[in-house]
Amino acid sequence: MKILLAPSILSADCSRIGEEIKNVLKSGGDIIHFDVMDNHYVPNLTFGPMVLQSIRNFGITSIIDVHLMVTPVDSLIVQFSKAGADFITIHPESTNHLDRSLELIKSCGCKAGIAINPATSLGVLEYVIEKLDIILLMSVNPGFSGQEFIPSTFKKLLKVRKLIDKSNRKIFLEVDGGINLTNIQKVASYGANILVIGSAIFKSKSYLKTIKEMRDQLVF
Ligand SMILES: O=C(CO)[C@H](O)[C@H](O)COP(=O)(O)O
Repeated sequence: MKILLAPSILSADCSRIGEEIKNVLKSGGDIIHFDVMDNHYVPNLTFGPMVLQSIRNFGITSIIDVHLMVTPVDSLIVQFSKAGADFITIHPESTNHLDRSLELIKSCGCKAGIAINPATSLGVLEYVIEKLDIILLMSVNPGFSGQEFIPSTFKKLLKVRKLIDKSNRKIFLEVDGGINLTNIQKVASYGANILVIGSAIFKSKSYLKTIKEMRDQLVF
């Protein structure tokens, strides 16, 4: 599976979000990571479905990977799928009925993912892995860009890679938070195949140069 770079627009200049997305895709980003925060499940507030719809109307056709950090989550699954999401990932703590919420994502025609926080056990995967298209490992506590990568993620990453391989299913293994030029190679070598990157791209002088330097490190 090709390793996909997923620039997170949480770190972009929101006053010109459409242009930022066009630039980062032109510079080599593969898919767009769209962080939805509600100031309830996480202590920050970001984008709603209207913003996603505007991005689609602006002509962005790439995969949009929506990461819902909200509770309750079900009504927003429906709204974001209608607004143009391709992937929808939810946190197990954000729903009373995880299996039902995953089914809802699929019934909306989107790929379904679970996000695992740094202190969340992997046990939650056992009974739903058959329904998953994406497992997102949070390598920071969700809520903000620009945080340090939490090293215990590596141990978890190896465990999830094994679970996925054993399942014999095509499941993306996504890592989100604190990825930069100094650790990207290690994260990928531990089995991740979607790398979410916010500040290391959007705060750099040249998206093109940064993404190329990142991609050069992903040749195994
Ligand atoms: O979901 C997130 C935080 O909850 C962000 O996507 C993530 O932190 C990316 O930003 P950075 O690469 O700057 O850490």
